[in-house]
Amino acid sequence: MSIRVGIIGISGYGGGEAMRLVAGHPSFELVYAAGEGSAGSRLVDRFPGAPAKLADLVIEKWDPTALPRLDVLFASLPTGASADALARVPKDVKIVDIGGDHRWVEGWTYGLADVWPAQIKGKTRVANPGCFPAATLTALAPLLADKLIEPGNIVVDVKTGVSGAGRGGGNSKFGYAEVNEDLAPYGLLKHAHMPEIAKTIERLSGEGSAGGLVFTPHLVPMTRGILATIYCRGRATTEQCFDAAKRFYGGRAFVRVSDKPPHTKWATGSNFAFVSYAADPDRNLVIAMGVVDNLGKGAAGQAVQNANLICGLPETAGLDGAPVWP
Ligand SMILES: NC(=O)C1=CN([C@@H]2O[C@H](COP(=O)(O)OP(=O)(O)OC[C@H]3O[C@@H](n4cnc5c(N)ncnc54)[C@H](OP(=O)(O)O)[C@@H]3O)[C@@H](O)[C@H]2O)C=CC1
Ligand SMILES: CC(=O)N[C@@H](CCC(=O)OP(=O)(O)O)C(=O)O
Repeated sequence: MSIRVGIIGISGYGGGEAMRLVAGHPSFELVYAAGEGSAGSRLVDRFPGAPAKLADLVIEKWDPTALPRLDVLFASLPTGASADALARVPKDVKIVDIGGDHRWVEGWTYGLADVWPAQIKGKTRVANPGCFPAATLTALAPLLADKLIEPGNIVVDVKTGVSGAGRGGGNSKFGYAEVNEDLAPYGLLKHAHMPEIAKTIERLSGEGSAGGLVFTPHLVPMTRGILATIYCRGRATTEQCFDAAKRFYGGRAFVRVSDKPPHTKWATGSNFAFVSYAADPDRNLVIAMGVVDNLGKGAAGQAVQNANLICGLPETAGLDGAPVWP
């Protein structure tokens, strides 16, 4: 029996990627697509390559009181735009919120799917992690679990592709002429992802405060991909870090522990995360690296993984496609 799925914000980058994954999913059937400005268009009008079975589905004006019968709803709206409306969705519809309104919010489970799948199974309200936290926390989790690094002394330097800003990011600073051949930091000291990264570091370490967290994103001229290079304090060896990661992610489908520093291209179009480590105990230094596709593990890929978990499906259902390379 198919699981009836809806996607709100389907015309955007996160929603469009969710559509692609849902279209190829063995148990999901997309029956509802919604948005704001795109309402009234068919999917094929927004996505000329939309699969034939979905091409004529018309995007509706998002209205939580006028939903068809649904089992799962993916919300991919700008952060700030979903909290009120999602509160009005009937309780029996399971929700995965790709936006930032419900991360570490009461009544919602923080959906860090590769790290704590058991906490997600059976839930009905899941907040997908942000794209930067997806890369950062996946790399840090094994080190924190084994207490190989100090939770209060972590510096995160991340690079992101421009699609992280969304299709509707639309202002000139994301135009081709502005980003091509350019590299710039932004959001220094106050990026919106800092609280969820800090909170999760504290949960994973089980002690202390992540108060010394430094987090700086950089916009780079590529379409997709995130690389987090994370500087930590700890006396672990490189081998201990790899051992911790291989144990932590043993048997997990989507995290690859790489002996080489990871490339963003390795993950493109997939739900994979790649993690790697280098450490010098004499210098009290551990470097952790994490790579994800911001629209894959950073958004729609992890959202489908979370939906699989809450629907009792195999975690990999609909997510076993290889990355696009080169
Ligand atoms: N891009 C990324 O890499 C990631 C994004 N996210 C988060 O996912 C969410 C979506 O991001 P992204 O896809 O990039 O953004 P886009 O700008 O590409 O898309 C935004 C979508 O939201 C819809 N929308 C906007 N306002 C409303 C409204 N009031 N009611 C209904 N629909 C509305 C738009 O619909 P329409 O066109 O019909 O107006 C559009 O489909 C954001 O919260 C973002 O922060 C999370 C992780 C990664
Ligand atoms: C390049 C770029 O602008 N990236 C976005 C990533 C946003 C994201 O992941 O979304 P949430 O709002 O769901 O947390 C940013 O830095 O805000």
